[in-house]
Amino acid sequence: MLAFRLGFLDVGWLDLLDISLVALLIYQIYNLVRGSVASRVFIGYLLVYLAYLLVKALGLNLLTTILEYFISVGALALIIIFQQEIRRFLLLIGKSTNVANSRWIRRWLLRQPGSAEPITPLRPILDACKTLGAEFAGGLIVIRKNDDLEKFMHSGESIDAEISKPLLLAIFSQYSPLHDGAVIIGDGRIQAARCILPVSDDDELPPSLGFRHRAALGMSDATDAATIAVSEETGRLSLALNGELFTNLTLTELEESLVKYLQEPTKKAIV
Ligand SMILES: Nc1ncnc2c1ncn2[C@@H]1O[C@H](COP(=O)(O)OP(=O)(O)OP(=O)(O)O)[C@@H](O)[C@H]1O
Repeated sequence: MLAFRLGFLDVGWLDLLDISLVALLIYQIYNLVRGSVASRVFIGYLLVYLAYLLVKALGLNLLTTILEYFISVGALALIIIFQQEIRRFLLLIGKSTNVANSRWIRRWLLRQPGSAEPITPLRPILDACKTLGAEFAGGLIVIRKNDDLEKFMHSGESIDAEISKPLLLAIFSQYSPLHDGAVIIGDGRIQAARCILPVSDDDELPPSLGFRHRAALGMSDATDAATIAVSEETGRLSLALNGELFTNLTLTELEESLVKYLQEPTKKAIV
């Protein structure tokens, strides 16, 4: 079915749908790689592909063949370069279709009738962050939302303790053997400490933010958990959610963002 004619080109409704879907796909891929080194590779590859289409349309056969080879080898190279982004893309699809992540379905399937999912108390966490910031002690706290954090918990020491301010302060005390790495909190308990989180390679992060903040951002790229970073250098509070790092927050802002984020249903990761 013809939608309109563009010079000698007949554009049908299906072509319009096709073009819109490709544009959406390219936009989503760009969103996934935005800010990382891979985004430059992606733009470079896209430009080479456009050049290929152009030389092909102009009938420059030798150049077309060379670019064809380049693109087919490049596709393989892209899979290697974009490993992390492809993983994120698949996670994103998994997240938006994962019925097991639905809070009420999980409760319905996994829990005994009548038993409610434990709510994570935020007050002791916020109080601990306030003290860690004031004392320039530094801290990294992951609060689970829906995604399974088992893999990250295994990188550290399993704890399973009630959430309390003194315990969090003890963990992050410089004399504690558990102070390095992140604490993971889930299902209303401190579940693990000294955990290693994935580090973000976002090259738009200010150089003043080091690996603690990169780890918070990396964790929010990989999962839907909320991660608080308390800077040892400045005492400032930051929060990473859905691939975004909010820095220099007041305690009230931190609390409001956490409450809002943990209560709202998981949406598509904005990366
Ligand atoms: N991948 C990681 N996973 C878990 N914890 C990490 C990771 N990377 C760094 N950390 C923690 O962050 C601490 C500080 O790292 P770094 O000084 O590079 O961070 P920063 O962002 O500059 O934070 P600060 O402002 O506190 O110095 C490390 O000692 C370690 O405990």
